[in-house]
Amino acid sequence: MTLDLISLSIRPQGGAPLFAPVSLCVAAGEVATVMGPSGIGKSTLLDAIGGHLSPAFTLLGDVRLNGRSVIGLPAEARRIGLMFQEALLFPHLSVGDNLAFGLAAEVKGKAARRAAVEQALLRAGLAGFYARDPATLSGGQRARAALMRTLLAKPQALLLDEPFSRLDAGLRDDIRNFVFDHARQEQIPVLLVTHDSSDADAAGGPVFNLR
Ligand SMILES: Nc1ncnc2c1ncn2[C@@H]1O[C@H](COP(=O)(O)OP(=O)(O)OP(=O)(O)O)[C@@H](O)[C@H]1O
Repeated sequence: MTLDLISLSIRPQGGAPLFAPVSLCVAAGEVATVMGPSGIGKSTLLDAIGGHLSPAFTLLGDVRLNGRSVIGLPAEARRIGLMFQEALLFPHLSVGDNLAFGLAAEVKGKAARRAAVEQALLRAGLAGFYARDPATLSGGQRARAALMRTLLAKPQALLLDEPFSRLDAGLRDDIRNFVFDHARQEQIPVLLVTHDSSDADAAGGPVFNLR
């Protein structure tokens, strides 16, 4: 899987583009970093790639997944996973049901779906947590559960909007490695928005500065 941004920019209605065009190829399993000053349009760029751009903006350029343009596709058809600063889980569902919610529709049958979730919980270091209330998880456990829910949807690419910034230093390293390792294993291209150059160093992929 690959993610290509080709001369991508975003223009508010009647205004100048938010940033100079971005061209960036993210290879399978690679983590590319997007940095830039506050308000330049980093989150809006991720919205555009994921198919959630507000009608207040016009997208210029192209986004390709595995070489095919996804610009004309609705968000659901793009199959791009998103993770934000807050690792959100549905509070009214158990941890396991939260993961099951993410599970790709191709996994059929109650037993197979349950088994897929149990395996994901195991990979997240959350074996035995199926019935737990999300409110009882630590920040790190919640972040790992949220990542697994995203991965269970079998995304073609992963967009991360400062997902580590609320975590304290020790946990930040753990979760960051956890996310990057899983992206590598599953060969998913990742685009990471961050203000923190240590995230870019850990990512190891290309760095693009929006201007
Ligand atoms: N729905 C919207 N309608 C109009 N303008 C918007 C909308 N959403 C964001 N903006 C504006 O677009 C610009 C880019 O915002 P965005 O949140 O993408 O920046 P950012 O680089 O992610 O900032 P930060 O680093 O502070 O999170 C800002 O000037 C913002 O005020």
